[in-house]
Amino acid sequence: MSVLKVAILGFGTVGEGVYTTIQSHAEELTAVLGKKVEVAAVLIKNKQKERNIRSEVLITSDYEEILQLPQLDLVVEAIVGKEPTFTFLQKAIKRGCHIITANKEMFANHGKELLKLADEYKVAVGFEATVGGGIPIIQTLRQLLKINRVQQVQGIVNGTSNFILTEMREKQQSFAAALKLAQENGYAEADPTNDVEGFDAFYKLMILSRIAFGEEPNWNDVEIEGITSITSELIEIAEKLGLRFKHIASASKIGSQVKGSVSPVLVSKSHPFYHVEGVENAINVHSDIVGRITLQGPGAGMFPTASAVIEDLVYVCQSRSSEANNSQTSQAASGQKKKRPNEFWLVHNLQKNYLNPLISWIDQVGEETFIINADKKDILQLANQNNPLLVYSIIDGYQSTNLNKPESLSVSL
Ligand SMILES: NC(=O)C1=CN([C@@H]2O[C@H](COP(=O)(O)OP(=O)(O)OC[C@H]3O[C@@H](n4cnc5c(N)ncnc54)[C@H](OP(=O)(O)O)[C@@H]3O)[C@@H](O)[C@H]2O)C=CC1
Ligand SMILES: N[C@@H](CC=O)C(=O)O
Repeated sequence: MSVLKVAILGFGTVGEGVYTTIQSHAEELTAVLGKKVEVAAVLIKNKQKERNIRSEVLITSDYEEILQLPQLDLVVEAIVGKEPTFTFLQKAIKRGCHIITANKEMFANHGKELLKLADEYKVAVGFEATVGGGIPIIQTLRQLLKINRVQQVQGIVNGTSNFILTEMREKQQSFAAALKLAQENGYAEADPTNDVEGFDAFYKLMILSRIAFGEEPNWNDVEIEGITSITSELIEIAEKLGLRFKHIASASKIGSQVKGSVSPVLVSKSHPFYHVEGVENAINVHSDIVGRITLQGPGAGMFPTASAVIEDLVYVCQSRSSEANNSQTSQAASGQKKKRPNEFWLVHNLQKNYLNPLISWIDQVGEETFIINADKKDILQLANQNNPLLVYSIIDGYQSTNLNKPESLSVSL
């Protein structure tokens, strides 16, 4: 029986999960592919660390040794950062290998170049694990997009942020304690800046946008905000109002343009993301024929991510390279530009006597914390004038009790 030889670059949470799953699901892989899948080599950085890897596998910190193996069919990349990973994968493609990556930062930055190069060398690229952990969102979008026109893709795509917000609310954990637990569980990156400052969600959004719309928003126009401004006090206020903070990345086709945003927002019980808790991710795709569909599942961690990589392994081996690499949609979405309705916002740190004819005051819900109704451009102006004002959109509307409407703010012009 022929053998598929695989190299795994990186042996941390994801790399080790992939290695273990190739052993534990060897029979299924052989049955589906008609060949045995064998890990030929593992690339690591620190040669001193103990690893649970079979003796016949080459373990090296020198990538050139892997490229010189007599047979190498597929390279799985599970390292952090744009380089040397991009260079490693270019070399793998030039060697004639299919590639699979879990590295969203690298893929958001260099995916286009890798896909082009892979087409040239007639090999396939798998990147299911770059977005949504174990959720098969990339394959679903590819399936969906043969005829449907996508209008919006919106999701909780950073497992660490959702985990931290849940721990802070449910267990009254501090931000720092919740983050530490996310790291111990293998959800957060070793340097968690990208997770908690919104950049990880941004990279994932750019990858999704390219598949959903065939293009990305202008990177510089996307507002990126993480969860570091959200205090236990704000979480408690929101909870009393029946609202929850969720960190949401969103891309929409408006007219001929794709717009994106990454920020914490508030959702009520009726919103599909309200009950998405812990490390779970959820992605909502709105398209013209099917309407709204939501996919939900574990968004980070060893085996959910390994699952995405293993499914990719089968996909890249079974598909022709041009098919696997087609990340553009068949259609450009044609969404008409709609007038954005007034939105509700929770604002914190606002002085009581602030009056503005474009803003309607709805409720006072805490000290210097108010619910207001305004258009986004006006609230952004307000945010600029009132540093360090914290502003969170309540994305599915707000039912006012009006019990706490402050007298001094009751002017609604
Ligand atoms: N953790 C998760 O849940 C998910 C992670 N991802 C992405 O997958 C990738 C891997 O993440 P994760 O496994 O968590 O990361 P880890 O930090 O757990 O592991 C990183 C691995 O890469 C190795 N490494 C780092 N630099 C180099 C280098 N220059 N040459 C060779 N090896 C190197 C490290 O080696 P050593 O062991 O010697 O230190 C380590 O084995 C990242 O891009 C991440 O964003 C995607 C989806 C989910
Ligand atoms: N650090 C990431 C891991 C998966 O992509 C996250 O928390 O979502």
